[in-house]
Amino acid sequence: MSAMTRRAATPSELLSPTEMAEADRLAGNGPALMEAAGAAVARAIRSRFRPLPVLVLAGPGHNGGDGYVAARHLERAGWDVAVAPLAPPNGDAAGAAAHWRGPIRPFAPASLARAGLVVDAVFGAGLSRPVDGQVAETLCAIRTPIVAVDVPSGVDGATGAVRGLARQAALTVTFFRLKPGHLLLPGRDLCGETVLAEIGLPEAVLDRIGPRSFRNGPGLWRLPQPDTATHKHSRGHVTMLSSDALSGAALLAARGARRAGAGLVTLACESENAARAHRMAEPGALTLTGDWPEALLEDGRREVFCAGPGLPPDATTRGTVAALLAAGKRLVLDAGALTAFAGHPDRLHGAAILTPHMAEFARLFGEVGKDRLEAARRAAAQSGAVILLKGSDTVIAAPDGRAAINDNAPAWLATGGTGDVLAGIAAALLAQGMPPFEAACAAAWLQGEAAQRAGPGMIAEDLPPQIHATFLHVAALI
Ligand SMILES: NC(=O)C1=CN([C@@H]2O[C@H](COP(=O)(O)OP(=O)(O)OC[C@H]3O[C@@H](n4cnc5c(N)ncnc54)[C@H](O)[C@@H]3O)[C@@H](O)[C@H]2O)[C@@H](O)CC1
Ligand SMILES: Nc1ncnc2c1ncn2[C@@H]1O[C@H](COP(=O)(O)OP(=O)(O)O)[C@@H](O)[C@H]1O
Ligand SMILES: [K+]
Repeated sequence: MSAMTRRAATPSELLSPTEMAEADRLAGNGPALMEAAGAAVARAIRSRFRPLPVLVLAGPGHNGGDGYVAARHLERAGWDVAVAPLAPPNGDAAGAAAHWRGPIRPFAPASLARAGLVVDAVFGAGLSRPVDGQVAETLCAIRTPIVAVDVPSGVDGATGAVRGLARQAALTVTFFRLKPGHLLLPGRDLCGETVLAEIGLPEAVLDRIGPRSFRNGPGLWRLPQPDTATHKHSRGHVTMLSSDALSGAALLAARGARRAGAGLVTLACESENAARAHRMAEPGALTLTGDWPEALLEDGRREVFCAGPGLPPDATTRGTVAALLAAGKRLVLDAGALTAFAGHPDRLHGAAILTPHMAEFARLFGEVGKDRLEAARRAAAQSGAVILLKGSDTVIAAPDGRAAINDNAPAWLATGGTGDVLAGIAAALLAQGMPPFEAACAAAWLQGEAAQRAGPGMIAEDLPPQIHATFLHVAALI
């Protein structure tokens, strides 16, 4: 786990490369920021590596400038350092380069021969086209650990996508605020350990920039707090639609909802047999059978519905969801309830939260493509619902343009049924009064945290029993 994932206090705003350049411009003291950035890189290296021959690969922009400063600080500490410039430095980088009096080597694979560590200060936020030619050839030839300045060269800071080529870093040192590309894949993996360094950039620039992207975590939302006046009805009632064919999915979602604090959870079943099975498996949940759609629509106390886990993507599901939407119910839609509307996300207007995985997203909105953040934002604007695009780097986007990236989900969450539990958690938080964006963000974070607690080899059933411990953990963090 990286240093940044352990630090709950990491600021949650994310800045795109363009916003970061704006922050730099607003701060207006480029050389001082570059000095602080380069010094932070050298400090991070010295605290993790014993002295080694270092080659700094320096690009022509500010990223390269940070590299020259880091080289000077390492050399002053007695390290054996050389710089390989790709091209003459421009802007503030020229000043930083002028202070470098140590060895200069050609920017070529041959210069790597003596190095025990490479500092990749070629391109950062200014990456403007795919990495190729001499840069690609030289990066490919590196056989030592790599420390990346800002991002590994070739990683797009806005999307985490690789443009041309990027090498795996052991350590990435970035400044002021993380960028989306530090959390989105494959960027997050390629960064290795990520250190966020303070460089004296005033926080006040954020008021001017108004960031709309965030790293998901307890600082972004507040969980509902029951108090002495609380009773089970006031804690929210979630109704979970269940199908006979795949009734386990609804049961998992119901368990997630109950553990996430819903006062009442009803499983609306197709048959009395399924209802009986549900009652055996989950004695604390209510069940309902028979002509349930009409009964549910008329019951004003049932505000929040979760539909999709285990439902077939057919006309019946389509009709039920449409009726619930027309009745003004607040809906969390997943799985079959999404696929039932393939190609018609406009018909889901009025839903609160949609929780598609990549394939479900593609059926509704078209392929996700390389920019998950932008794709989720576009889908939210198009459907009017909060989109929770699932994956190792789950993105949650609201129709108003806010978006959060979740990075606490361990890979062992990739097992059948965990998404059903997630939908149930989101519905429970919605039923307890959290707004849809906050409910979706909190659900994704709680699910990741619960999975970490459950550990490798967990199955979906193991998640709900961990949720109460995650609630306690959140309380301790804020
Ligand atoms: N607040 C900030 O924004 C700060 C930024 N700093 C550094 O400034 C960097 C951004 O600096 P710049 O905007 O100068 O951008 P970069 O230094 O990342 O790159 C820009 C230069 O690289 C060239 N280039 C981009 N992609 C290329 C490619 N594929 N092949 C060949 N040439 C390519 C461009 O033509 C330009 O000359 C950050 O990554 C960070 O390291 C620090 O100095 C401290 C403060
Ligand atoms: N590699 C991964 N790392 C972390 N989390 C993952 C990974 N793959 C999937 N997940 C998470 O696991 C859950 C799977 O949900 P989903 O695809 O809907 O499956 P199901 O329908 O079986 O519940 C989602 O919350 C998703 O974000
Ligand atoms: K870099």
